[in-house]
This record gives sequence, C-alpha cells and structure tokens, in this order.
Amino acid sequence: MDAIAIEGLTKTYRGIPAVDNLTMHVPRGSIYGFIGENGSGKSTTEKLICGLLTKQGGRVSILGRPGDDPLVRSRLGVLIENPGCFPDSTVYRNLFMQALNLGLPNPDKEIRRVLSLVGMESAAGQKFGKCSLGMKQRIGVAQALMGHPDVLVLDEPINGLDADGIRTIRETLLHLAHDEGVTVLITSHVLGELSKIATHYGIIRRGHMIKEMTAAELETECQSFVYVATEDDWRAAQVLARRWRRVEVLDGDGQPIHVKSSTGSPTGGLRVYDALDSEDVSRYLFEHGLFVREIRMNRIGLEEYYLQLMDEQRHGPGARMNRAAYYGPNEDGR
Ligand SMILES: Nc1ncnc2c1ncn2[C@@H]1O[C@H](COP(=O)(O)OP(=O)(O)OP(=O)(O)O)[C@@H](O)[C@H]1O
Repeated sequence: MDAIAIEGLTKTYRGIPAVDNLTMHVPRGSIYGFIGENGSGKSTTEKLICGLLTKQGGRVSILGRPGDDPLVRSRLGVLIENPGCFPDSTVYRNLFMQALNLGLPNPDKEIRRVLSLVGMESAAGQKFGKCSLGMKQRIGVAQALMGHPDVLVLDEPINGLDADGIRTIRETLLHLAHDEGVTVLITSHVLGELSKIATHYGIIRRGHMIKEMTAAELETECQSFVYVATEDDWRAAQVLARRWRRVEVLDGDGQPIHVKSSTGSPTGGLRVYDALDSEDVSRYLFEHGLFVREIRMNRIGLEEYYLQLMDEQRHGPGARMNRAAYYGPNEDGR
C-alpha cells in the first residue's frame, strides 16, 4: 500500500498553476526523492500533503486515509522551509513546546532521543536564534522526528549542512526507513546525495509529474559506457568515433566538455557509449597506436539522467547530444 497516494492534485496561485493535475505514489517504507527545477511545485505539493495549503482539486490519501483526517495528520513529521522555532528560546525549550503540542508522555526522553539522532545533543541549551544555518536545519529535522512519525516530509533537509551533518542525516533517514519502516518524502537539489539513499524517485516539471521510478529502474535506464583515459583523449575520441556511434570527451571533473571546438583544453578521459566490452575499446585504441592509461565500464548517475530528461523535456529527444562534445559519424567532416 502507498503511504502517500495523490491523484489529480491541483493548486493555483492567482490563477497560475503551481501544481497541475499531479499524480504521485509514495510506497510505504520508501525513501522517495522528489526532484524538480526551482519553482516546479515541490514545496507546494508538500504543503498540500501536510495540509498547510488548500488544494483546488484532486485527492490526497495518507496511510490509506483522506489527507485531512486528523488521525493521519498526527502521524506526519514535517520540515518545510524553515523550522518553526522561537529564536529567543533555547533549542530544548522549542522542542519541549513541540512535545507538548504532540501530547508526548515523556518529553525529556524524546527530546534527547531526537537531538542525538541528528547529532545536536550539545546544542540543547543554546538559543535557537544563535544557532548556525546547518544547526537550525538539523534541529528542524529533530523537530520533525518527534513522536515517532510514520511519514516524514522533508523539504531540502540537507540545505546548508556540512559533510558531517549530511552524513548524520543520511544515516538517520536510512535507519528510520530500514529499521523502523518510516516512509520518507524528501526534496533535495543535491542529487548525488539523494541517490545514496532514495529507493524511489518522482520527477516534477511545471507542476506535473513527468516520471516516477524505483532506484532499480533508474539503474537500468542510466546508460552504461566504457570510460577510457589515454595519452591523447582528443585524438582517441576521433579514432573511436569511427567505430562507435557516440564518444564524449570529459573535463577534469568528469563532465562532458561542451562543443568540439575546445580541442586544446585539458581532458579527463572519454566515454564510449554503445561499446559493450572494454577490451574491444582497448584493442581498437592499441591497433591505432594509442596507449590506454585507464579503462573500465561505468554508468551515468542520477544527476546526469535528470539533466538529460530535462533537456529532452525542453528541446525534444536527443537534446543531450547537442550539449556535449560529441564525436559521431557526422562530426568533423568524417
Ligand atoms: N505564496 C505564493 N504566491 C504566489 N506564487 C507562489 C507562492 N508560492 C509558490 N508560488 C509559485 O508556485 C510555483 C511553485 O513553487 P514551489 O515553491 O512549490 O516550487 P519548488 O519546486 O519548491 O521550488 P524550489 O526548488 O525553488 O524550492 C512557482 O512558480 C512559485 O513562484
């Protein structure tokens, strides 16, 4: 059963749709990465799920009950935008008030539990307003975790966190989903981090869900390629493009270099798509007098898959090929 099921959800601001006939299925116990460009409608959707906004149309069901059922609302833990905390009260006091709101029987124990989950025990006595941005984010997550919610809705929870904070939140969410069966709906623009924890994805554009998929489906859809580094990547690209349909030259960060005119720029290897065997590539280069420094099979990740999907949405299928340094049969007069 889905923890969150949405059909035909619609919300307009002054007649302009922010969420447009949206469908969404968040399975129980999943970590659902909700992805989209700025202004695509993620926060609005989350606010509609949590009842912080009124929908104009559609159905939201949470844990099998209508989204506005008070029983269901009490099972949600929410962090959307900034934590709702009083700046002049201590972190402990803020969480204590939250515990009272939720009617928790042992506030002190619960406050210590959630602060320890986000690694913020030492901040209990500090005024919230004096906490750093990253500390506030962690405290916001702690607040959402109070009362052992069944469903967590987290909007950009790792915004402003340092590496240690990101790891702490990652481990906490993995623990909650795996060991306690908590469902997590999470938005983040840090796709590399999201892909370390998400079991499912929903990709939204202009208020409309354009794709829902499991992490395993993403894996199959992400194209595989042979990564190869040579003594002269630009020459190797030209040689390889005679045999394979698509070859990209990468920069030092492993990103495809834009436009073929940058032949002089430093490189970080090549991607050879459609080559099923790295040995084939290696042999072909050797036959053409090129020395291979490194070679392995690899796949594109979530970030590239997402950028490719967005390019295709904007410009139609195949748009990505125009973005990168692309060596193929029609390039360079060959
Ligand atoms: N209170 C509001 N009044 C008017 N328009 C709004 C309001 N809140 C959001 N919008 C508009 O609704 C659309 C969706 O906004 P939303 O904040 O849901 O996007 P988002 O995907 O969360 O963006 P981001 O990734 O930047 O946080 C945007 O065009 C935004 O300008």
